[in-house]
Amino acid sequence: MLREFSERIRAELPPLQRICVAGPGAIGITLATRMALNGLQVTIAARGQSLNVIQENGLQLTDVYGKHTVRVPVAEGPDIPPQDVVFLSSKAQDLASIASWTQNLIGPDTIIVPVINGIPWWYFEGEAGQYSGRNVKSVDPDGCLKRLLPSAHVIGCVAMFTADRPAPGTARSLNPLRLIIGEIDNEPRVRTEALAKILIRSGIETRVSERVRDPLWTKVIGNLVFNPLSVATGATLRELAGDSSLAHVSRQLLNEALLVAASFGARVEMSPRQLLDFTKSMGDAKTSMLQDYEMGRPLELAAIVDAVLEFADLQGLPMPFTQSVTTITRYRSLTSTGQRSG
Ligand SMILES: NC(=O)C1=CN([C@@H]2O[C@H](COP(=O)(O)OP(=O)(O)OC[C@H]3O[C@@H](n4cnc5c(N)ncnc54)[C@H](OP(=O)(O)O)[C@@H]3O)[C@@H](O)[C@H]2O)C=CC1
Ligand SMILES: CC(C)(CO)C(=O)C(=O)O
Repeated sequence: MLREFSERIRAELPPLQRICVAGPGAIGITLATRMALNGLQVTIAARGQSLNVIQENGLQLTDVYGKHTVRVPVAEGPDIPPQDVVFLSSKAQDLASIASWTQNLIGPDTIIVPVINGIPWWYFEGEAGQYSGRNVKSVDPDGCLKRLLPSAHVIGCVAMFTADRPAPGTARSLNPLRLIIGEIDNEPRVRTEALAKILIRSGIETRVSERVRDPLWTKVIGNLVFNPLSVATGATLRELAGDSSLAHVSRQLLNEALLVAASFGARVEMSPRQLLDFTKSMGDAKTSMLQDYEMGRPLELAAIVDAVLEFADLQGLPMPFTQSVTTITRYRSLTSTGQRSG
């Protein structure tokens, strides 16, 4: 099925002009604003207050290039017609509710790009091996994401920058904007190059990976090591990788995660030293999980940690440090949101 789709795409590559960004949070606003500034027809799929604010004031972004305001159409997801590209930029745990209204947006050639941290629902799609076609139970327990977001349309994506959303419709992103994209069956396709081109022209450094699961594991490992620990400690990225006592804990988590990634054949693209240095270089930014914690929102633990624990279990690998830090993190989150008394 993937091959047929690829051949059709090669024969008649549609210009990637109509872009929908579903979920105008920190990452969604950043990408949408950059693409709108590049003259693409960007439509935002939003809800509630975000929808009203964006309708009224447009999108506001402060990034490495300066301050920008753009006016873009915004609507509730089900009211938006089919698109060439749909970026999904919610938290992993909200993806099922977004996917439930994406059917109108997806035409025969639509590209779906999840810009979402963690192990994705499509991980075992388009890959041979003993787990081929398996559901990732922690993120897609009933297979509904696989049904609603067909893998032939999906391009894998890894976001290598930070952003926050101080108010609805407004984002700040002060590191260089970097994305890595790649076909989930590792087959080169023209559509991926076309997507990279529009992103690069929009000021987003984009690399096409021939093995997108490699950078994906690199990012998942970074998130697994630093995000829960940031909630447990309140520390920034610089502190998590730079403070010697926290860096010691980070290393234990890193060693556990590296073994699991290796057992799935991943070539992690940074050494432990490079990962710690890269994280330190992001400065006093808060992880997205710490931002969620401080705002009393649910944490993205299922995709970032539970899925890796699920994978570790498949290979019989223990992850005791990861389990302990996650237990503390989950406890803090549940007590702070009143779901468990302290
Ligand atoms: N922020 C960061 O620095 C980084 C984040 N990431 C990852 O990128 C992804 C997005 O993160 P981020 O932008 O920070 O997330 P945010 O929480 O800032 O934004 C999530 C967006 O999804 C929207 N949303 C959620 N559920 C629905 C729904 N049912 N219908 C419509 N919209 C919905 C939210 O709506 P509403 O506007 O109503 O809140 C919000 O606009 C996450 O996986 C994150 O881990 C990756 C790299 C860095
Ligand atoms: C900033 C970074 C890279 C930290 O792990 C991230 O992805 C996040 O905050 O979710």
